[in-house]
Amino acid sequence: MDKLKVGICQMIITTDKDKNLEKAENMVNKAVEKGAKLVVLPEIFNCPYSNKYFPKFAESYPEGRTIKFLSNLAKEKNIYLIGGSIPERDKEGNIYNTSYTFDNKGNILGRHRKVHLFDIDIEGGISFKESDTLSYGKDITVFDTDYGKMGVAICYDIRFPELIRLMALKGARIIIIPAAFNMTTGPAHWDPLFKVRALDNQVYMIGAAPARDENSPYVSYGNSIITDPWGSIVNKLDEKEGILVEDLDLGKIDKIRNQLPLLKHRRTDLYDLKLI
Ligand SMILES: O=C(O)CCC(=O)C(=O)O
Repeated sequence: MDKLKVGICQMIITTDKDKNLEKAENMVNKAVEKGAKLVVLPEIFNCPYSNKYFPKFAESYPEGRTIKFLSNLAKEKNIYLIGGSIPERDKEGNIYNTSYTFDNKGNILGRHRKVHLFDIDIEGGISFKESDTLSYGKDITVFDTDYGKMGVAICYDIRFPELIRLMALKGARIIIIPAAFNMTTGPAHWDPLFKVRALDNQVYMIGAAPARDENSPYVSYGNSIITDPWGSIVNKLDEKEGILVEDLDLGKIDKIRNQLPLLKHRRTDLYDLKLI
């Protein structure tokens, strides 16, 4: 299948889980009405992005309410659903920033626990320390779909070229990043990161962000985006709530890889990248 219509739901996130799930459902429905076959929600879409809320909102697999909600929605709408991410608690009580992906029967295809935690302190700008409440994921997430292999990483993960390259080497042709950049790093780094990761791995990159809410403790940059294997922006949103639906031309991946064989030209006799 050479074409895939994808939908990104850039939603406002509140302190009310019911409202967040209702909003996600409405926006997924609208994306599906526009023909989307794969729909993506933002990072931490059921909970405010704050260490104060992660433990309160955390859910466990398989009984977690949001996890069941996402599975049912994927099945009912007959879509691939990348469920943004949610605070997830394991049996030992550790909490992760986790993205669940479902196929069109509601089965789990992938579970990505954010690998790189966002612990930063920028003078005059943003400070955040996810590791105050969250634990580190340990896996690279790539899975099969009817449209070829895809991978999921979360927000700060995009800054680590080795991770995204390993996903591409594992065969991912579309890499989906539920994310919530902020007003310090978003204007400076968001577009260039999506462009360069797409062009150096010759993949489609999809970034799904929350809409901007100036009253939130963490103000999201928004600007959900799709970049193509040439490194061009296919389309993007502004900061407001909205849905982006676009056709991906999957034939473009091999076309560009054949004309400009970057992955083949790697000098693995000189250097190599391996999964530990
Ligand atoms: O890398 C950035 O600038 C933003 C990352 C972030 O907000 C996150 O990982 O949640």
